[in-house]
Amino acid sequence: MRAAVIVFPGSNCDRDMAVALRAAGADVTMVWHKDAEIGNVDLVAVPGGFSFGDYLRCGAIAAQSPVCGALRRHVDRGGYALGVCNGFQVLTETGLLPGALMRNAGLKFVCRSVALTVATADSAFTRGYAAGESIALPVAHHDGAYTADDATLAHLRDTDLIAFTYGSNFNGSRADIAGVLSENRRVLGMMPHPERAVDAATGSTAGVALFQGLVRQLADA
Ligand SMILES: NC(=O)CC[C@H](N)C(=O)O
Repeated sequence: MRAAVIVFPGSNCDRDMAVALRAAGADVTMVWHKDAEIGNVDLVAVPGGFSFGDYLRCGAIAAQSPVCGALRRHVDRGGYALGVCNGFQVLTETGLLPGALMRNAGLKFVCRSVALTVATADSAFTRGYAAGESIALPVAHHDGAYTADDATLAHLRDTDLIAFTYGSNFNGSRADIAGVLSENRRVLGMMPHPERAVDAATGSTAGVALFQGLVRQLADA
């Protein structure tokens, strides 16, 4: 399975993402934001961090990068994409996922492990978990309050596109949403960091099932 990890000025989880994907068996290349082509890969990962210093709105400047044109073509062709934290913000800013990430309720940067529920196991990203399973993953963000209008929320619920919800809603996300899937279920955006939970030495292995499930499904495809 071939994966590309996009690197923006201010990305700080790009190498963690590459390590997590490689540990699961993926062949990973790094792609700079100025590159207009990503190449022939199965998955594009958009990592966490503070792209362009979070100026304007988190992810808004990154979404205008040349590489995001290539990301859009990849998704339009049916390719898979995973956006974590700032990557989720980039995916909403590019319109590849619905909704937006707003400033946390409480206006504080929150950096800790949080409880999540796997809301659906029906995706390449979540097939390694059981639907309804509780897991804990780290979060580290100040703009993680997921918001969407009522019609969008109803559609996400009705079509099983909510991937993860928070056990305790610490950031003000509507419907406790921590991650959502695209219509074709091949794009996932999530605020918690599975790539920071792939090694017991750094506290948790709860993210391993996401990367292993993904690599297994794409290797079979
Ligand atoms: N860890 C991250 O990706 C941070 C995301 C974003 N810059 C925020 O703080 O909301």
